[in-house]
Amino acid sequence: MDHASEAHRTDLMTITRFVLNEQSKHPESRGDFTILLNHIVLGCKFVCSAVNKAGLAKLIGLAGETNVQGEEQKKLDVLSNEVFIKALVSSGRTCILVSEEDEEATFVEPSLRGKYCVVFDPLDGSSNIDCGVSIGTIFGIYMMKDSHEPTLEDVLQPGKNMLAAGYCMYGSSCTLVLSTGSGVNGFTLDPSLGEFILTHADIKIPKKGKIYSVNEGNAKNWDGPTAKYVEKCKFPKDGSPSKSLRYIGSMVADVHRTLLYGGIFLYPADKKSPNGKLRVLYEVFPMSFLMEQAGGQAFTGKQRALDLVPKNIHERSPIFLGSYDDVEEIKALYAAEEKTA
Ligand SMILES: O=P(O)(O)OC[C@H]1O[C@](O)(COP(=O)(O)O)[C@@H](O)[C@@H]1O
Repeated sequence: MDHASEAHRTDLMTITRFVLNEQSKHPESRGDFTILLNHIVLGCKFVCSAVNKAGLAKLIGLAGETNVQGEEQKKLDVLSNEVFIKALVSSGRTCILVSEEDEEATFVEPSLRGKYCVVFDPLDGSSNIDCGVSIGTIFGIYMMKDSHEPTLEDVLQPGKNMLAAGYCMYGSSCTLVLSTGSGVNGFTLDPSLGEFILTHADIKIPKKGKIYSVNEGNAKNWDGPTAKYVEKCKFPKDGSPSKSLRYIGSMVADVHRTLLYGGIFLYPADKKSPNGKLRVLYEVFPMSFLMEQAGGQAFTGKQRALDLVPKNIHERSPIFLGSYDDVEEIKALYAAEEKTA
């Protein structure tokens, strides 16, 4: 393919056109998939504009409520959640919604119901909202198991059953990264057009990275393999250079950097939180789906993350994800630990 047609093919490739092309791979969904994704994109544009003007629009600070995780909700958490619930219900393509901000799943009323289940964290990294550090929205899409009355079983599926996953990062630019099961692509919002334009086609994570990303403040409570792995990153014995530490404390931002630059992001279990902190359905699964689609891998300390079968909608799991070779190293340390156990 000559450069001219290549340039023609990617320039001004809007996410809508991209998804319509992808749609041709899902003829069975008769456009429903595109309509659903377009409503998610609309939600991201809305939240992006709210985040950008948060300081001006008095959207900084606490909402005065506490969510199911026991976290004090930020005003933007509540707003983003309402925006996505409204956008997803009004798409007429969803049946069950699971949000980080809502204790119970939302079952869409029959007249507005479709066959997709959407799990999402409307605003991840909310501890960074008030200081203007990058935050984001994370989402994953399942198809109902079959055409019965929707139940929680339709969302408590292993991550490998997801049809699509993505995140939208609200940072120096607004970037939406998406996979519909055939690779990973990144789109940047052009505020003058109000359109997401394809800027990162077919993202492939480097096989090995120079960065590790973890909250070292939890080090005293880490298990053996995690402590050994981080020690290896800092003081490699094989003569290779030590890795650099980068940790923003917003999973979307830390995973976005890992996807583009390579390396590893980990939120391990520790004595304080034996199941780690991050939630399986709307944090671990979507990011693991994207990592595998980009050639990386995601591991829980025990198994491939996408093989997990969650028992409840807010279940947590330790997670190690990123470049293939880096995750292989930590898998070897857990396997060695298991052998000696
Ligand atoms: O402050 P810690 O313990 O390092 O946790 C940071 C992690 O928690 C998160 O902020 C998730 O929590 P929220 O979704 O409640 O913001 C992730 O984005 C981030 O990776």
